[in-house]
Amino acid sequence: MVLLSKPSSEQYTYVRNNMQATTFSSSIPLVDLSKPDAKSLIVKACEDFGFFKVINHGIPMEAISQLESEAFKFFSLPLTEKEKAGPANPFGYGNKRIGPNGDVGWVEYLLLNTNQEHNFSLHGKDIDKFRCLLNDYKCAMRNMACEILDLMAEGLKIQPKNVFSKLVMDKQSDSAFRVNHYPACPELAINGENLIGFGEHTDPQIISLLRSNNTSGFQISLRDGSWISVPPDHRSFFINVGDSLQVMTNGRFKSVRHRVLANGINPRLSMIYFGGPPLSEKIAPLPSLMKGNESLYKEFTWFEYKNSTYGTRLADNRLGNYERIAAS
Ligand SMILES: C=C1C[C@]23C[C@H]1CC[C@H]2[C@@]12CCC[C@@](C)(C(=O)O1)[C@H]2[C@@H]3C(=O)O
Ligand SMILES: O=C(O)CCC(=O)C(=O)O
Ligand SMILES: [Fe+2]
Repeated sequence: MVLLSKPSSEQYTYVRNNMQATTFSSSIPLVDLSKPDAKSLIVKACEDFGFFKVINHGIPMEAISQLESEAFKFFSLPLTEKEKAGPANPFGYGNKRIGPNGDVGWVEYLLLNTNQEHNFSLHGKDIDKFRCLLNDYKCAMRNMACEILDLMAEGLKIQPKNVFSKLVMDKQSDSAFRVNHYPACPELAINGENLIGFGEHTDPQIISLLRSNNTSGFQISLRDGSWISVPPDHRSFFINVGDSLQVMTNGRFKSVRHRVLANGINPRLSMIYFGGPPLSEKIAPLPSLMKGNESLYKEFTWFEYKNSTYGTRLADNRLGNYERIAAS
């Protein structure tokens, strides 16, 4: 499959193999959404990792598989066809380049705004089916994001329980959806180095819901800066705490640094829903979580934060600019 230009070390980023990361971690928090202890497990996972895996999520495997197969069909189109849905500035089809500031990865993707019907200028029966499945899936993702956000509020014992979810439920919610395709990269299997598929970063929004096929490559960073590989599981969802939720909890929940390494044998296909607030929303710690403490962050709206993220590189610590340095 020749979709992307061949990797060469000048163009792409490589990371050295690291034994801890290459052995799959069994310590990823697991939350069964059908169990009563879900809310307390979620809070603990968001504090310790900013990340957890969800089972019994209620999204039928059939709906997921259908969308996945249409996505694979889309990515198997000739490049000239796919490019009709691009360039991704920021929404549309993108290939290799991520964001506007020089980041590249072994990836092609569709980045979509959830408030618009997908009017990529492509036509045909398959594309119409893809578009339709995307719209249904986005609705299912919004509902699941809100269910999880309600459990977070309940677990944190804050009222009303929709303090977080109302932002994503809002008609004006600025959420996004991305389908990433990482072609298998055989060159990488030969030299044993790890080619970066999607470079390390935190997601700026409130919460991200990730689902992928059974191909490995996704890694998260622990508090000590080490990387662990997340065993893929095509039946489950993986939840990331975003920067905005870190701020709303005044740092109690941590947004998780994550990245994807290209795979030498199998292509990876992932679909990510990024739940964001309305553009005009002030992102600030909830008073009920401050308990007399001061906010760790300067005030900003989602519009301001989102704009500033587009001036950064993928790996930058974007929240750093908004941290309030305690006067000593
Ligand atoms: C270098 C980039 C690329 C950004 C913006 C900026 C920093 C963070 C990246 C992401 C990461 C999470 C999804 C996304 C859609 C988002 O909101 O922030 C990405 C966006 C893009 O791929 O366009
Ligand atoms: O493709 C993946 O598995 C993760 C990509 C990612 O982190 C992102 O698109 O924000
Ligand atoms: Fe991400």
